[in-house]
Amino acid sequence: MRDLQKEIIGDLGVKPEIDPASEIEDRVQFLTDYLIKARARGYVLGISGGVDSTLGGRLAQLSVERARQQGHDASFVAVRLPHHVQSDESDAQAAIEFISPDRRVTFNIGPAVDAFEKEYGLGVDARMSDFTKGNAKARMRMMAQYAVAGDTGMLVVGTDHAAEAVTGFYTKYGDGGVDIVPLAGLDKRQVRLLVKELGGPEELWNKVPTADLLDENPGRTDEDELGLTYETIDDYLEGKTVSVEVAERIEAYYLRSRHKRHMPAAMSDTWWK
Ligand SMILES: Nc1ncnc2c1ncn2[C@@H]1O[C@H](COP(=O)(O)OP(=O)(O)OC[C@H]2O[C@@H]([n+]3cccc(C(=O)O)c3)[C@H](O)[C@@H]2O)[C@@H](O)[C@H]1O
Ligand SMILES: Nc1ncnc2c1ncn2[C@@H]1O[C@H](COP(=O)(O)OP(=O)(O)OP(=O)(O)O)[C@@H](O)[C@H]1O
Ligand SMILES: [Mg+2]
Repeated sequence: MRDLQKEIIGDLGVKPEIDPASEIEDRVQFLTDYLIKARARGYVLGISGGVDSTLGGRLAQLSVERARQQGHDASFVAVRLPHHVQSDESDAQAAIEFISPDRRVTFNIGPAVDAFEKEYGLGVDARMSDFTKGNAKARMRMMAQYAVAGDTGMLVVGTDHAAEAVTGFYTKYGDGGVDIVPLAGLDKRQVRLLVKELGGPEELWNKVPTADLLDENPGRTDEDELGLTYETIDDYLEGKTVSVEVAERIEAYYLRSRHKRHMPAAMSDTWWK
């Protein structure tokens, strides 16, 4: 195995093989323990219709049910956060159906993002790029989730996992701005496996991943943007041999995105050198 591959696997805590049932149990217990220790009233998570939030949402719901059994006042809020109308709304509804959240709310981020884009145009005297607007959508979703969490004494769940962490494929302080990451250490096929084990519908655990942040290229697949397949990212993370070209591409993403996996750089830090 390549030296950096070994370092990355250790850093992100990926296991080459998992037992889905015990992974689910450990992650639900982690969410329950953390909630009780933090004296929080529950969890909040945006549900997109993708496989990551389907898993994060179901684990969070199971954890608050467990906390309630132990006498704690806890609940889970599933938040729909469409940018106006979402083309795969039916998948989002299927995910919510499967998760069976205590409470569901919808916050259309479209008007807020549009107003933000307009003020940017006036104040900065330039057109905001579609890419930057996409990151603004992710940050608006973060704001919406923190507003719900702040008013209810809850914590915001994140869906970051190893196959996203390794490439830094998330928006800093957008979907990366969260309180707890129960999917950490899983690669993408392991995420799918856990949703399948939990009894989720195949159309969700088998769904093609998309950040779906662009107006000009709706539903663009992650794999198209990354220039890598999750199969190869997962193989790399499980310590398997991938082509040198693929390994170098993954490692370049990893090194470039180090700033996303640390607190903001201070003079005493050395990780960036
Ligand atoms: N060396 C460094 N040290 C400290 N900070 C550094 C830095 N380099 C950039 N930065 C900062 O980071 C910013 C760039 O990071 P960021 O704003 O995140 O933007 P960036 O990484 O350029 O874009 C986010 C990527 O994540 C993808 N994404 C986003 C959201 C969800 C999903 C999904 O899978 O659903 C995917 C999205 O498609 C895009 O490819 C720069 O503007 C700069 O402020
Ligand atoms: N339209 C949306 N509605 C609600 N939440 C969203 C929406 N889009 C993104 N999110 C939130 O941002 C997170 C990051 O998006 P990401 O695309 O990585 O995950 P996903 O959609 O759940 O799964 P996949 O990566 O397979 O598409 C989601 O898990 C979800 O919490
Ligand atoms: Mg998605």
